[in-house]
Amino acid sequence: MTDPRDPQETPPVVTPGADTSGTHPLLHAIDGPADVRALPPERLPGLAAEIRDFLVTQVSRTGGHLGPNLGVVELTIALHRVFRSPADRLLWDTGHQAYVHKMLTGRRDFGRLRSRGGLSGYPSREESGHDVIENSHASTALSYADGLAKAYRLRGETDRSVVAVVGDGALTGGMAWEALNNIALIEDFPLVIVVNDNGRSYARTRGGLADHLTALRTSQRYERVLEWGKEGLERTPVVGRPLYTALHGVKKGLKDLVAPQCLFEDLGLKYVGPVDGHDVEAVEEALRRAKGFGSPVIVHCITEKGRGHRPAEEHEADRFHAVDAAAALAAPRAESWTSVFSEEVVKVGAERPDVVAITAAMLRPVGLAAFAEAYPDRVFDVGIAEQHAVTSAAGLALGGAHPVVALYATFLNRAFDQVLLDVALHGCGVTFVLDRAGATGSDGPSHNGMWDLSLLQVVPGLRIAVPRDGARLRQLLREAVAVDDAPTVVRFPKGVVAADREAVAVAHGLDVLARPAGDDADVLIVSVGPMAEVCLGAAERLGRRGLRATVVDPRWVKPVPEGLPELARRHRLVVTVEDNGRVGGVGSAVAQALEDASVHVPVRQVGLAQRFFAHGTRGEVLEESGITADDVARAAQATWDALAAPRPHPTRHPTELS
Ligand SMILES: Cc1ncc(C[n+]2csc(CCOP(=O)(O)OP(=O)(O)O)c2C)c(N)n1
Ligand SMILES: CC(=O)[C@@H](O)[C@H](O)COP(=O)(O)O
Ligand SMILES: [Mg+2]
Repeated sequence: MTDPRDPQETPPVVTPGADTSGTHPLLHAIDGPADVRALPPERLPGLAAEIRDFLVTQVSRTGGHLGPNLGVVELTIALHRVFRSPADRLLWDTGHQAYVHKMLTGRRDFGRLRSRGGLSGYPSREESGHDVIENSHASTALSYADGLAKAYRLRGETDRSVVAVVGDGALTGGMAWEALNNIALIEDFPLVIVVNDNGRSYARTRGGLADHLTALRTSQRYERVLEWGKEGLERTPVVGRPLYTALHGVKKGLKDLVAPQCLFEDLGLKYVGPVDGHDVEAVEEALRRAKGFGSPVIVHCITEKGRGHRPAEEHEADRFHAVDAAAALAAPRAESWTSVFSEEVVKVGAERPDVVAITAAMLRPVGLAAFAEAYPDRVFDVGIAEQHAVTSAAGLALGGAHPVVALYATFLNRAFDQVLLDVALHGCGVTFVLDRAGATGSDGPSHNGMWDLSLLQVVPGLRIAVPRDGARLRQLLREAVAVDDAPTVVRFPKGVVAADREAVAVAHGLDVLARPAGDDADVLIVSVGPMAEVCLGAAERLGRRGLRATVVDPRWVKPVPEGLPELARRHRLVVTVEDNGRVGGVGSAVAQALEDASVHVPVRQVGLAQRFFAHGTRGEVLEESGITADDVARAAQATWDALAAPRPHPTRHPTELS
């Protein structure tokens, strides 16, 4: 991808969207950053108000990250007035707070936000040359910034800046500190790190760093002197006001006198702030000062998540971090996979005082809030620090506890080495509960939990359970926490939990969900977890075509149940169906298990195509990969027909050129 040098080379993709020019005239006059820079300062509060109104109206309808974006309205306006994107590169850590950036770079069509064909909920290079990072995993922006700065410096392009906006939550991720350690070595490149400090991830950000930021933000002595400065200077005729304005913009002069020593400066990084992140003039002043340094600098902006929308401001749990679409809110709240886990883990906690829980800054989203309420001393929120979470869990296990590490499946990716060599190598009894496993959809490619069933196949001793419904989730969670000499995994998808589906029999240790009449059968369908209904539908379709199909659910998919090869031996074709990438998933493991047992029955593996999926619904992503009853039946039939077709006897050796 060419790296744009001049805004004109990258004309903004203007997606006008619904015509709200009547209610948002200033916003509708913005087709790109040049228009933001052209606005007189006195119009900026009006623009900010229109942006907030637009956000609340649009995102309340579509769902999305309302709170984080309400918190960066003034900050984003100031960024686009001081820096010249895309020549200056603006990086958004995690990217969930980039809606305002999108609005100011010509994208106002939020009508289908996070839906197929609509705007992504994260930066997207396909949408705009103003966007860079598409990965929604936190704590990466500073490493990108380090690399971009080095590349531009090597090319002699030191007349451009790299700006990374990173939240206080993302700063609790280890990668951020690995990057800062390196950025501190850069001396001659304008790299501006904007710390968007709203004191929250979902809930309040925890840990020593969060406390340090709070100390910088709220040092009483600093604030008192500031007040004195403001009152005193405003009473001073002529010079008072301009002097206060200068001091107000970048409170550094006062801060140095009274605020605690700054951690960032100890690292060798310049520090500007703390700055009121909702005062465009103050932020602009701080950014211009930072840009002028020509070397790495931190601009510490104090913002408020959910700012300007009272329901969000008053929402103590997470300040409307992510809101559901209006339609979803209107629907009766059915039981979710997460709520089933939340209830059951509390019961387990009552029976097992050794069970503790770990979250990576997502206590409520992963369903641990009830456990925390019941057993406040047995829950650890480590911040957005999955690698630390996993190895800390190993320590807890070695210390006699049984940790339950609850994460979204996709976020376990970054802690693979810790699972392999800190947990499994030491035979630690740690249970990983992976929510949002499989296709999630609306959060785009980096949020699909489509890698765990492949990555974890290679971990010796680790066991994986995939429940098909709520009843099995309760059972399998208990079976998992009962294992104290190896890691266990229980994974389930996003959304409403599947209705309980009882087995009609048990054969060779596997739940039989359906079997043909009589003793003979043609196709064995191995259903992984919530694929049960898809597989039962496929079996029914095959039956109508004269193919007799058995549907089984192994419950535990790693190791492959010993009885499965024997069951396969009694069929002519095996079809595996999983909500995970096809490469190296359960299907591969089943094929290997049959080979190892010398059961030579062909295996057709159905799973998510091994690619990155654009945002859409979970159903759309599954359908794109043929994970529907019709498609599974069609795949089984095609393989069956191919197997039945006579192979023409080759008249010449196959390697002979035709
Ligand atoms: C590696 C990783 N873990 C967890 C998440 C889930 N997540 C998304 S945003 C968020 C909180 C981010 O807090 P912060 O960086 O302070 O940004 P804010 O929402 O406050 O603007 C979390 C935990 C993620 N995106 N990436
Ligand atoms: C940005 C991020 O990682 C989270 O906010 C995520 O978008 C939440 O996903 P759910 O809405 O599925 O809880
Ligand atoms: Mg935050």
